Amino acid sequence: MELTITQPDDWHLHLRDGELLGAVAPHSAAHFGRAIVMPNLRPPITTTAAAVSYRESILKALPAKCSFQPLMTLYLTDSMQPEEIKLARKSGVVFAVKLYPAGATTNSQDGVTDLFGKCLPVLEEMARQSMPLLVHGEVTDSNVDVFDREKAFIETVLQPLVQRLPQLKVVMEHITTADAVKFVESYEGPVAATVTPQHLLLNRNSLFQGGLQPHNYCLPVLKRETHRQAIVSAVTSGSKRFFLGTDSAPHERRRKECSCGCAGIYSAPIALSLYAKVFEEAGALDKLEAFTSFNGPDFYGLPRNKSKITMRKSPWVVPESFPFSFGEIVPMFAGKTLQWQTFMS
Ligand SMILES: NC(=O)N[C@@H](CC(=O)O)C(=O)O
Ligand SMILES: [Zn+2]
Ligand SMILES: [Zn+2]
Repeated sequence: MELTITQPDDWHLHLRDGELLGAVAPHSAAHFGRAIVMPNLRPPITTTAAAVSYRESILKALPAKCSFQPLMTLYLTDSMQPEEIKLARKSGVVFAVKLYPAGATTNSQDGVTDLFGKCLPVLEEMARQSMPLLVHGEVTDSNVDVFDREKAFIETVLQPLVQRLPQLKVVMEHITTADAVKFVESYEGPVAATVTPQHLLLNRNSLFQGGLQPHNYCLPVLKRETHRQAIVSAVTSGSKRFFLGTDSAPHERRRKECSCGCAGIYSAPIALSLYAKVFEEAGALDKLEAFTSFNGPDFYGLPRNKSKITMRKSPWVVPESFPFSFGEIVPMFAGKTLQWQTFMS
């Protein structure tokens, strides 16, 4: 079986920096035309100037003659000024601003502590400039059960936010619950969501199957099966509000397999194969291309890619790990056999 589709983009990607950047960037560039690059480095990318220089490092890490385009983002902080949004828009290289509630996930310690108290002028400027706000949608209150944090975020932050700024474009990143699906589907304003391969294919049992599975640990954490099914139904329904965002988040093996392992799943090299599997199993391969290649650029107001890729059913084994100079990265589904392969046309 073979499928030719418009080249996909990845609307949520972690490329890291230094050696790790060199190890992972070619994997994304091999399949995707563009990617929204997350700004949660240490230190985080909080200014347009930093985004411009990070973009240069990414371009240097790509193979020769590669047309992959990194679309940069800024990391929202309590102290960001509306002026920065104007600079970002003018630069032509920054395409969104990312909200990490302080303490919610990897490298979020410099994130926002009080969105409505500190960030309204910036958010208003973003609405004016049509600059999307991307959200890691979880509350950080330790009294809220970790499996309920996305739902609580929708109720306490997202709903009030979209009511206050109905013009603001908002992308709920890496959605994990039926509650998020319902919020995105039912709200009439410019709200969309990215969906990862792990939240389409795995439920929370995968964290504990045969012992603790650190390579299935990411944030927001995997949820129960009913939530997974709701997300599969949403993306395979053909709704334009859901699009591909791998959240591919590499950490070197030693930082995953230890007493306090990092959150993040490395999926870039296998993501397209996994999305194809999900759509095939749902009998919805005809809806795959809109999810991978149309809905994202349409929401961001960018042109769709012109080039095509071909996906073919031909079994292959996911590598056990990807070595680099000072470590190795274990991908999602390491050592497993997958059916779909991607070829550039
Ligand atoms: N998803 C994750 O579990 N981790 C991401 C951060 C994020 O996207 O929340 C990372 O940067 O490692
Ligand atoms: Zn996140
Ligand atoms: Zn992420």
